[in-house]
Amino acid sequence: MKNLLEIKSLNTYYGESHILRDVDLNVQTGEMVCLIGRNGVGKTTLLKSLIGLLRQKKGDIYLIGENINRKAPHQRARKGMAYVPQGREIIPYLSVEENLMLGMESLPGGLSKNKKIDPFIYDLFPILKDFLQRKGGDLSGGQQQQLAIARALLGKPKLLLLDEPTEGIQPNIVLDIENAINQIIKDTGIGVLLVEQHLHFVRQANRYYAMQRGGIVASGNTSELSQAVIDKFLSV
Ligand SMILES: Nc1ncnc2c1ncn2[C@@H]1O[C@H](COP(=O)(O)OP(=O)(O)OP(=O)(O)O)[C@@H](O)[C@H]1O
Repeated sequence: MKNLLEIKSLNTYYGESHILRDVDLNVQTGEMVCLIGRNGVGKTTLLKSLIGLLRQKKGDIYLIGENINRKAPHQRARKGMAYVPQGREIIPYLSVEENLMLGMESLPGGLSKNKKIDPFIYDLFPILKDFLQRKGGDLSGGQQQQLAIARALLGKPKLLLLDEPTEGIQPNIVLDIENAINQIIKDTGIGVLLVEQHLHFVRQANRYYAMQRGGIVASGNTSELSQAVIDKFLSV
């Protein structure tokens, strides 16, 4: 069976700074995989390399068996990769509805062929339906995160990349977000690669990879996540 995502020996630099070092990682269909590690180790750099905002110097990225090293971000999005960045990047002066529409750009035919928002996102995040006409910038941090995830899901991705979706968010919304991610995996069988510090959410994942100084230094099933690994790699 093909891996949904396969990363082989990935090396990424910022100028002269060598950030990612020989990263190997894979994600299967229907699986939630969590990337853990302290601040500044390179987790965001990995997600940006995957979506194509940064170019690796060495190594390979495969999406459903196809090498996507040379694909631009919009091409990776069309092939089924969606990225929810840290800080969410909601467009504050657009309405919730308009922000959601942007997610449909990566569907076949883009926005010109896709004008109707698929209501499944309101089952996942009911608040969005009530707030459709509000400005994105008027939502709370947690609501903006829900909007950002919903926007990504409207592109019908096969692989969802999430960068610290619960950072700075109140606990009840953290649970809503966890439940929604679990639900979407159950309903659609997509794969999720999650960067997360919140232990409760990390435990929802099937497997973890731990990063230190840009390299993967431990990995395994989250059911076997030891206190030593938690103490070492999560800043809780
Ligand atoms: N635009 C940039 N130019 C140069 N160096 C950068 C840039 N962005 C990040 N770095 C450096 O790359 C390293 C990895 O950063 P990265 O943001 O990937 O870490 P992270 O694990 O995601 O941390 P955090 O949890 O704080 O987001 C850090 O040492 C950081 O200082």
